[in-house]
Amino acid sequence: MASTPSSKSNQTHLTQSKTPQSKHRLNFNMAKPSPNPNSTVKETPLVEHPVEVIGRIRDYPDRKDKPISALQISQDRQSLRVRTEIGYRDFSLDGISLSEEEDLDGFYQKFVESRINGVKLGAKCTIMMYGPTGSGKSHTMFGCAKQPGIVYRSLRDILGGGDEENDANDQRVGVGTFVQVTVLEIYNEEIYDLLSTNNGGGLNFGWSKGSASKVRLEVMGKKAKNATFISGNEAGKISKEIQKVEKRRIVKSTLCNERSSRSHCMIILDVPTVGGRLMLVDMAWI
Ligand SMILES: Nc1ncnc2c1ncn2[C@@H]1O[C@H](COP(=O)(O)OP(=O)(O)OP(=O)(O)O)[C@@H](O)[C@H]1O
Repeated sequence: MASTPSSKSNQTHLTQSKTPQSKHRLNFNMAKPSPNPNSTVKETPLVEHPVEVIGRIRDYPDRKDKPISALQISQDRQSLRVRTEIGYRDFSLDGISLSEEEDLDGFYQKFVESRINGVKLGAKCTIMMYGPTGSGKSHTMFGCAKQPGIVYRSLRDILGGGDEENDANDQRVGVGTFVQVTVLEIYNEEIYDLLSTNNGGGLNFGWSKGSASKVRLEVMGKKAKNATFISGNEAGKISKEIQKVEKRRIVKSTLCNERSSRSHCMIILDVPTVGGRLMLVDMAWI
C-alpha cells in the first residue's frame, strides 16, 4: 500500500489516488469457482491477482463521544484519505470494511470466502493481518466468544460444519477431504512449534497442557523442520486444538491492548487431496 501526501489540506473530495494500479487487482464480484473439481459447468476464468490489500477499520472504538473522524472513505470503498497534522495522505486499496458496519461474518463473506473456495480447489493463499496494536488483527483472525474469526470459518468452509443438510446443499465438503494444520510462532527471529512440546515431528493430536516450554524449530531452506501437524476431517475437533494453542502465544499488555501479541503467529492449513494451502498470519503489534 503506497501513500501519497497531499499538498492541499482543505480539499473535501478525494483526489485521484497515486497508488500504482496493477492489472492483478482484485474483482470481488467475480464468479465463484465451483467447489467440485470434476464439474463440467463452464466457469469464468479467474484473473491473476497476487496481492490484495483490504482495510478493516475500527474508528475510535473506545470513545463514546465519537470525535470527527480523521478518515474519509470513498463511496466505492477503495480510496481512503487520512487527515494528519501536516496534511492529508491518500491510499488506494482493494476494499475497505468498517467494523462498525460489517461484523466478522460480513467481512469473511465479502473478502475471504472466495479465497477459501479457491483453496478447496487446490489454490495457495496467504492472509496476513497487519496494523497497529489494538486495531483488531487477532480479533479478525481468531474471533471472539460471539463470532468465530477467519481461522475457524475457513476450517468450517473447507471441511463442512458437521451440518449434513447445509453441507450437502452448499456442496462444501469434497469426499475424503481432510486437512493438515501446523501452528507456528515467530518470536525474536526464532520459530516455535505451538502444537508440540517435544522434539518429534509428525502426528500429534494434543499437547501436554502443563508444559510452558515451547519447541524451537530449525529452518531448512524455506521450511520449518519437523513441525508438528494435526490432521483430520472434523472442523470442530481441529478448531478446539487450535483454540488451545492460541492461548500459548506470547502476549503483553500495551496502552491499547491488554493482551497484545508480541509474536507473529502462522497457521498453515494444507488440503492434501487437492494440493491447496492456506497460510493465515497474525502479525505482532507494531
Ligand atoms: N471489530 C471489533 N469488534 C469488537 N471488538 C474488537 C474488534 N476488534 C478488536 N476488538 C477487541 O479489541 C481488543 C484488541 O484487539 P486485538 O487483540 O485483536 O488487536 P491486535 O491488533 O491483535 O493488537 P496487538 O497487535 O496488540 O496484538 C481485543 O479485546 C478485541 O477483542
